[in-house]
Amino acid sequence: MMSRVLKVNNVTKYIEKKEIIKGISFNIEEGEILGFLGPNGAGKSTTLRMIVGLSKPSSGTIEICGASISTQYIKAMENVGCLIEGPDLYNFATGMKNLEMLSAMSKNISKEDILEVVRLVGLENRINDKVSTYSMGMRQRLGLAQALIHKPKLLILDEPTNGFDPQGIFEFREIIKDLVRHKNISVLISSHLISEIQLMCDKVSIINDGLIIKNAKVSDLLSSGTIYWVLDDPLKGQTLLKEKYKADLKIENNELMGNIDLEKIEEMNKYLIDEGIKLKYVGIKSLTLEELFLNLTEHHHIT
Ligand SMILES: Nc1ncnc2c1ncn2[C@@H]1O[C@H](COP(=O)(O)OP(=O)(O)OP(=O)(O)O)[C@@H](O)[C@H]1O
Repeated sequence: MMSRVLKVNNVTKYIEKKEIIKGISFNIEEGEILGFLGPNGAGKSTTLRMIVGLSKPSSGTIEICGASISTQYIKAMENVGCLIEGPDLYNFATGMKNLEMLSAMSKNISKEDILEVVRLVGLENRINDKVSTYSMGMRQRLGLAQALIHKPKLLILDEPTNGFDPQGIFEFREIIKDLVRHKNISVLISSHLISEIQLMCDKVSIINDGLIIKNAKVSDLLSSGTIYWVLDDPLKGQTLLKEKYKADLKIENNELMGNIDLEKIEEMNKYLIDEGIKLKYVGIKSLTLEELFLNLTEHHHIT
């Protein structure tokens, strides 16, 4: 059975009497990567800061591997590694020295543990160079090594590739996927980059204006779509499908189209043919995560 690594239950946060987080809930199971997606100011950082114990929820509960962050703080935090607001690094020391200083502050971290995280983040060749000579991507990977050094079950990343070039983004993504695959780590990653979430995450929680407007599997979100029919008689097709399936389809450029449950397509095609319509072409255009996100947030701005 998969165990639950993170449980966020009905959490709110007031800052100066203003409700910034308005009762949000989501979970992460072992081995999952959850994307936390939302526009600037939606409340992502505020939420992540509460999960890693940098600020307290006004109400609601947060559990990490079954330990409540309010009543079992130390136990909960033992299982979390995070990279929030850029890593804390000593520029004039080497990467290795930075990791050694950090490990000296906690017990039970061996030289082998340090070498392993260095390998995991791919810094073997540069670890004995001064941090001041590192690129942005390398600094971030060293920060990741710091976050991993005490072998957490849950890794929390706040906009980790902000300002990276495409190569850097690609490398960072591969490192995270490897961690999940080989080290059984679960990840919560916040981003306003939809492509990032689409390429990396199993699940997504979309936050807008302090509310979660969608918790879903990325694959499920992407399986809804628009269908196009090219028929000899689109008007008749429209009427038939409306009568039988209550499908709300429109005609554009002589094509019949609309959003339908894609599982119904085969049945609808057969019905059209049975009713004597000539079916010339059927196409599906899947929605991208970006289109879905815009649809969802647009809808919520109108309230
Ligand atoms: N200390 C604070 N005092 C007052 N308002 C705050 C404070 N911290 C955050 N906020 C407000 O809370 C809201 C959510 O901010 P938050 O930083 O969590 O958003 P975000 O989703 O992380 O956005 P971004 O991608 O821009 O970082 C914003 O409207 C912000 O102005």
